[in-house]
Amino acid sequence: MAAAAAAAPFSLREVLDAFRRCVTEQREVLLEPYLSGWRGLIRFLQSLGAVFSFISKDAVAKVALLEGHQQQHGFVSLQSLVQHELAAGPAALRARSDSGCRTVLRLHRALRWLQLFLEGLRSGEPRTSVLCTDAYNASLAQHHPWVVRKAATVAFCALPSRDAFLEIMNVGSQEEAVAMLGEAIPYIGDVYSITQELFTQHKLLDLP
Ligand SMILES: CCCCCCCCCCCCC/C=C/[C@@H](O)[C@H](COP(=O)(O)O)NC(=O)CCCCCCCCCCCCCCC
Repeated sequence: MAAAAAAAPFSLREVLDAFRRCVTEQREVLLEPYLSGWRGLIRFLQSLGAVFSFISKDAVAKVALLEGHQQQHGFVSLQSLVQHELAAGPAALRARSDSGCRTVLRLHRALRWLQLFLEGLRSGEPRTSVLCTDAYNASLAQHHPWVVRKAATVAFCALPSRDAFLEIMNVGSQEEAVAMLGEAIPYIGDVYSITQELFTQHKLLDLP
């Protein structure tokens, strides 16, 4: 029985559900479900094939760095991580290449990509590569050098079609998958806007 449970097929529902569990009543973003959501997204990305491994490798490294910080300092929320790192002073924070803040910022920008991409999938546009490129250009692309933008755009051409995509999400019928997206997107948007506000408030949106 345990083996059957362990082999339960991967569903994107639980992954996106993690982002719902992130936001507390005090509008804090909890790190544990945040990182758990990212781990699930990375697994999904890895299942799409080796063309995307340069992207998943970067995401894996960033999640691992944040897990390390979380374990070392016992941070519960994004807010406590930011407070802790800011205490050393803004200049010290900017000088670090391994800070939690600059790493969260990268994932935060990628979360905007995810929000836009999922909205596109939900809208019914069949060409996922177009959806993905549009979402990317409106979010992450402006922070990436030419060579990364080029590699990303080439990889997007290998994306499965919308129908196949909705299927591998493993949420049920197409209608169920679209309904699930409709439920999940606002939670992702919530995590995004709280983080955006936090980083704006502390002038961290351009951390190198
Ligand atoms: C479904 C297709 C997935 C396409 C993913 C779209 C995002 C494209 C990102 C391209 C990043 C290329 C890799 C390199 C990144 C870094 O240079 C760059 C800067 O980092 P640095 O300042 O430390 O140097 N890193 C980043 O901007 C962080 C990128 C993190 C990308 C995570 C993407 C996870 C995607 C999860 C897909 C799940 C799809 C589910 C949809 C139903």
